[in-house]
Amino acid sequence: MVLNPVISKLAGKLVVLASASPRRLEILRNVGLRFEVVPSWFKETLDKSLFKAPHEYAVETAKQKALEVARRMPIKHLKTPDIVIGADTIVTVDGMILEKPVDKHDAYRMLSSLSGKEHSVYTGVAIVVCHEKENEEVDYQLIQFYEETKVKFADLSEDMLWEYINSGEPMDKAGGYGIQALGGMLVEYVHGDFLNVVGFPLNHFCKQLSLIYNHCTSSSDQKSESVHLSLNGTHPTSVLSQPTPNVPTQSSHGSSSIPKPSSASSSQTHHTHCSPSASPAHKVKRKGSDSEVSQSSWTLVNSLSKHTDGREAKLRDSENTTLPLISSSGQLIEHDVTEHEDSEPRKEDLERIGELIDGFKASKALFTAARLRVFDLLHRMPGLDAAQVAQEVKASVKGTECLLEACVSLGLLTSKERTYENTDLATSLLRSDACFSLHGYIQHCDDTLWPLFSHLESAVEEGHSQREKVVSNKPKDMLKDAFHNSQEAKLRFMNAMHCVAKVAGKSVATAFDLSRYKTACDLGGCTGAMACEFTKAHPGMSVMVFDLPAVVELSEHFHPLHSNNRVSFVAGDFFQDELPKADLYILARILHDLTDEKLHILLSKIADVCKPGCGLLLSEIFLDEDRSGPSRGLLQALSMSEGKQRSATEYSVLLKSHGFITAQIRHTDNLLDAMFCIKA
Ligand SMILES: Cc1cn([C@@H]2O[C@H](COP(=O)(O)OP(=O)(O)OP(=O)(O)O)[C@@H](O)[C@H]2O)c(=O)[nH]c1=O
Repeated sequence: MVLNPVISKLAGKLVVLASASPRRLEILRNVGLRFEVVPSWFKETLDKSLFKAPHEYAVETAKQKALEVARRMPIKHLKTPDIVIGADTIVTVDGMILEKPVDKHDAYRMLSSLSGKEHSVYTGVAIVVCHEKENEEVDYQLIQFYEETKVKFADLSEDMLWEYINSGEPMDKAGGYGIQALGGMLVEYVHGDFLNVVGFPLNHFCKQLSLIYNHCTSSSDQKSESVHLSLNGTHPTSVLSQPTPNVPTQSSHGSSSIPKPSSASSSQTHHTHCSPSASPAHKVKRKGSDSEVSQSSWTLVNSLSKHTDGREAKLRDSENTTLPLISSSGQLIEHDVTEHEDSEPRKEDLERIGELIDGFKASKALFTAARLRVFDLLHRMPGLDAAQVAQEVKASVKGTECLLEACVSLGLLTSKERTYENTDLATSLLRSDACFSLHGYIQHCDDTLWPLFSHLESAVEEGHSQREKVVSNKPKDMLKDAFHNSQEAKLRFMNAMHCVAKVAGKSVATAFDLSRYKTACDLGGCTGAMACEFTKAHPGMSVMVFDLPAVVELSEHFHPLHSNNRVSFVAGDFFQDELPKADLYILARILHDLTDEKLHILLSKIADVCKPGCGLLLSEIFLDEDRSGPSRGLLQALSMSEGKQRSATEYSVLLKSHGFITAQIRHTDNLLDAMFCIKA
């Protein structure tokens, strides 16, 4: 890539954007960068008064966002990223820092303070470069910088202000405006990088990447500086877990290599060296991550780490002490990065493969114990031995004992003197009457998915699901499969959907501020469990569940579980019938089952009934942007009859073609992710 060779140098690396901002995602995606989105959980609550200048606050917040993800990924996602990018955008006017408004009145306060004035927009960016070493320690190199852009607003009348606020656009944007959309109409001039205002200073970012990956570029050209925060790894988390507002985030204002008359920028690099706070069960090593360039960069990082140990304390205490980051004369320390193809297998590789080979046995042991209601029994009568359990569940003593022992090894039961009890996990998720029971979903996996997966080889060869081999009739989709069978089968299928909605519902319902919406319609809302969570999370909201007549009829079986007078049911087919009027539409676990063609039919029907400002909340498993995970989503795709799993960006693009602009994306770490879009 001639335009920016450094982007292609990132190919094959696990690049992670630690941001839920759809704008950042789009800016980076548009230049061909391939990355995963893992939004940071860092709460933007640093004490602003501790910072000498506003941009220091933005840089520190960006740093904490990126570090939180860099630390979390090896533990929660079982993979260590190569690079994590964090960013934070703030608007400053009259000595105030404006972040995202909390409600309409806050948006009014912000926008009226910007009316007729020039203000600054700062985006702080942190790039955390991670290098996993043989001993599972990780070297962190931290590069942080910021960019300032000046923006002048026209005088805004009260009518303009309120019309803009009521469009919904200000709510998830720093300063309460989006220069890239309706907010552009409020702007008289922009001095500096436009994309910096939108949320990401692309040009400055590429320059910093060149510094990292083309280290032959003299550092003196870029006036980059480095500080070693910690090098010996004895107390790694204390270095990374605490915000460090007093660490200088800037030492040169306006780098000579980034000349911009009315914008300012600065950069700084930190190296940290630490081990993850918990050791992951296994790590997934990504192909192609040992490119020539990265090897030499890493050796350079290591050389700095090893040769500056003695200066650590001094550097941490002194605001002004700096080290040249990358010096072409830097002494390289060789380390062996060759793949040992023929050497003895590594312990963790054997463990990982063992887990995969045995995965089906573990699933079936869980399914069988759930089917025999072992978890219900041990909840009612804890401390039974194998013979007593066998008698209660009407099974052989020998078989029951094997099953109970297997469940102990899987962490589902505990055993003491050959008697058994549920673990907390079994009590909360596996009992059939638990509030967040997955029992119904487990039964569905055993009844429907297990047989489908036993035909996986033919499914892969033939390119379609083997549903017809599993069910006698030949229905078109899973819902209809269930409805061609007995009432009991229908209820079982609904129960499976009900379980997932109950477990994931709260995370989805609380993912976004939906306070402006009073009426919602949950399309394909099945038993109403998700709808119920929405009414609990949003006291002013009532939700209509729109589903097939047969579903609505049977949904009564579930009403006592969530009786709620703000949830109502409307029978209909969303492909055939008119959709109920609402100001928020919910699509949870619907779109992945649809082909692009059907998806467009449904989205255009929704778009037709939506007025500008109406919301659409989509909840699905979002694939990583490079489709490398999560396995939950990709394994599910193996048994899907139509439709496909998509990434958040793919959904965003599909929704945009129907006039829905993605406002926020949340990876919930529950069963379903969520995306909130607004009709333009
Ligand atoms: C001034 C301005 C800002 N923004 C958006 O404002 C959010 C700032 O908030 P943040 O805290 O930096 O990011 P976030 O959205 O909360 O995401 P995260 O990185 O996960 O914290 C970012 O989205 C930006 O695009 C625009 O889209 N257009 C504009 O003109």
